[in-house]
Amino acid sequence: MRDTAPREAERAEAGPGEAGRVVGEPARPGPAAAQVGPAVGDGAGLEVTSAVVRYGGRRGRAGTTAVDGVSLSVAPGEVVALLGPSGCGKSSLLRAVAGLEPLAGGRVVFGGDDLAGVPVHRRGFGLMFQDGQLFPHRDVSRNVAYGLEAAGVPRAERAARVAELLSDVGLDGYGPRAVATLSGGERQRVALARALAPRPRLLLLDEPLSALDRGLRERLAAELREVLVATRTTAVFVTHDHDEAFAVADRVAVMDRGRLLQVAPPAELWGAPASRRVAEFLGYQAFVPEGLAGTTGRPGADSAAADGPGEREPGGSGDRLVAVGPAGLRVLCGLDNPARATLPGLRWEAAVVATAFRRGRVEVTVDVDLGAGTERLVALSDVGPVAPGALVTPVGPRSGGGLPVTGDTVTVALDPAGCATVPAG
Ligand SMILES: Nc1ncnc2c1ncn2[C@@H]1O[C@H](COP(=O)(O)OP(=O)(O)OP(=O)(O)O)[C@@H](O)[C@H]1O
Repeated sequence: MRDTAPREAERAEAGPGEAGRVVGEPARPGPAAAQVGPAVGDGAGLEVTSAVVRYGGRRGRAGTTAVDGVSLSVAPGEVVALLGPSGCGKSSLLRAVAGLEPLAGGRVVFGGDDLAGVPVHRRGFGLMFQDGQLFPHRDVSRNVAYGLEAAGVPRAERAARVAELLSDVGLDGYGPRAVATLSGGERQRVALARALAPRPRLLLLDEPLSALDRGLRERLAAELREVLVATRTTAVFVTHDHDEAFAVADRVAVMDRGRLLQVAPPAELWGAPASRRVAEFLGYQAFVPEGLAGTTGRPGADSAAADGPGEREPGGSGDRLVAVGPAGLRVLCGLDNPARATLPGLRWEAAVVATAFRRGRVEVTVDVDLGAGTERLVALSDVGPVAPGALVTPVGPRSGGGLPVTGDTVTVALDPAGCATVPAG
């Protein structure tokens, strides 16, 4: 996708004018925040039905089915993230919606119109890519104005719209700057302003932030959402980063191997992943049979660690798993630790591999067998608040409390607040 993107972006952005839409027409009604659910069947927004995208497969070769029967609705003003591991078909689906890839099956409908046979530049969609794809010979203003020029918008109106967009993306006064003088984040903001300028009826974003460093990505993700909501833009956003998907989207569509596994608002997806695969992809780090985890009763019961390995009581349904999130495993240090009394369920003995102070909390990497063999997991330490200097001379629990150190054996327990349950299998 990236190799051909400049040409594709140009074609797509030239589109709105050719499609006959008047730049400067009023924004579509309805705030994004109020339109979380899909408007299925009412003819508005985007409707993808049973989409199939295939590559190759000529001369007796099987080829690749990149998108395998995906159905997805995006309501007007809604932002949907396509989230999934590399190669799961996110870009292929986006390209099919844009018209850059032919469908081998299914339909793409926008505003009630089937887009079969409608070329990229007549769909009225905007595209934005990973590396911005700015025109190097144009300054910032003329980059943003590109689609407006192509649509024949008068100069004064163009200038007003460009100024408005630069302000929207936090680049007031950047108009005369040469693009070569911009930072990576500034380039992406210009690319966003350019994509939004013709008021596309749908904005398609393919990993727009992934070329940026982590801190900048987090900031720009929040800003991107603000701009999309403020401009009431309907958007589909491709990413492999769940934090980014959660920060930007009203709903997140999780893809794997060409199929859609789950579509839900971020909090719902995080709280109730539909399957182990979805949970794994969201960052849940381990899975324990619900009966074995015992998190549903016996608060404060010190069983496994006290009784030793192999004494756990399997039981309960066995058909659901407790998915242990990044904050779902806790180290219990010190007898006066309040978590010891309040966390329900079993305790396990764990060998400390490393301790790190990260984002204001202590993360302890441990080797532990929660029932599926020894796994290397991250547990949060209850010791705190910790002054950064305390890490210089950490004190292990064997010497009477404090931070665990490499080689310690510690007790860990599940924190239900950081866990979810998923169907087994
Ligand atoms: N032009 C192509 N020709 C042949 N196979 C392709 C082509 N484009 C993509 N594929 C294959 O289709 C599958 C899906 O690719 P796609 O780029 O849609 O995935 P993705 O989820 O966007 O991945 P990434 O996050 O790495 O960009 C992959 O197996 C990929 O190798």
